[in-house]
Amino acid sequence: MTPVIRARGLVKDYGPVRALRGVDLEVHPGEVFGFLGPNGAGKSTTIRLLVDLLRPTAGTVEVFGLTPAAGGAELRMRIGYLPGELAFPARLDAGEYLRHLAALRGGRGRPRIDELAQRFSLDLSRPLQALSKGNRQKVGLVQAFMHEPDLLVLDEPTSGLDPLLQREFRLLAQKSVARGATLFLSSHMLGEVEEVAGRVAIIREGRVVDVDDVRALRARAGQQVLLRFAEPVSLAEFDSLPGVQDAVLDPSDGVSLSCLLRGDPMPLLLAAARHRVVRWQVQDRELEDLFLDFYRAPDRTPPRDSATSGPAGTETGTETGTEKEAAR
Ligand SMILES: Nc1ncnc2c1ncn2[C@@H]1O[C@H](COP(=O)(O)OP(=O)(O)OP(=O)(O)O)[C@@H](O)[C@H]1O
Repeated sequence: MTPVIRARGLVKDYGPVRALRGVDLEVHPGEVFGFLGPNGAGKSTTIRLLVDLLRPTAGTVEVFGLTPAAGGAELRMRIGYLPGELAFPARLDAGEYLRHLAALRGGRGRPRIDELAQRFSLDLSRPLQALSKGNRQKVGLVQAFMHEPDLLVLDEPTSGLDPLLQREFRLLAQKSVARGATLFLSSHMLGEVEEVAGRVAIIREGRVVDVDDVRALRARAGQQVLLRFAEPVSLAEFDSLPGVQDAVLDPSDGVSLSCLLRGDPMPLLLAAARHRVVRWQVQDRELEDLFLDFYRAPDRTPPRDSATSGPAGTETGTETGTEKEAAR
């Protein structure tokens, strides 16, 4: 099956600034694909290449098997695009603007404007220039979704939306997937993508450093373990165990050990069981922590198979559950 999005070795320079350094991506039909990275990582640049607002310096990008330049207006019609920075024309109100866009699309989407505006509590009679950030975002979302495109490319879609409207966005995203659409959404907030995405790519300094199932990523983020023993123990018993990282023994008492556990909990459990354990606290790390691992020290992040048994994209939820139970 032709991927909906395929990028190979995408490079983009803005003058002397190399924004993308060889981005590879493949997004399949019907996926909700999260594109995560910190500010300046290259998310918006990649997205603008997908929708033909920019052309690559090197490498290739295809959407529905066509380069965005070759796909032209017909391809653009199949895409709903929410830019990261919304620029609206002066002197129009929200309704006039959306109806104008619908007219440019041959009338497609016009019947859905009112329904979507209602969903997002958007007052269509308000002048665009007078809209708050959140209301501007609603206009951006309505224009992206209204013509029921096959692909939605959304740059930070929930930016500026309150939790209730974020929920509306997720429901709309789910509805779009149910009718067969593919979603590509960028974010610097992992929690936001985790709610809707199946697979996630992490981009850092212009390169995709990881692509994985969201749940597998969560498993790889690992768990923070806190142990308290009845009598002093030695750090050497724990700090080189498989799956154990960053082990620290509180020097003031010699009985409180904290560490990061990734993967099989048994070596740590067995080592701990040689002593009398009086406290055993395990906390799932958030995807944010994994993200920070990439951001701060990419070499420290373990390869996939040290924490999950399956290849990328396989279901690891059960395994994680087992890990948690064993750890408890
Ligand atoms: N028009 C431009 N001219 C020069 N440099 C640019 C331009 N647009 C982006 N850049 C640079 O390219 C790099 C990638 O920027 P990009 O906007 O794609 O990142 P991003 O991941 O979308 O970040 P953010 O979350 O802050 O929007 C950054 O170093 C940025 O400063």
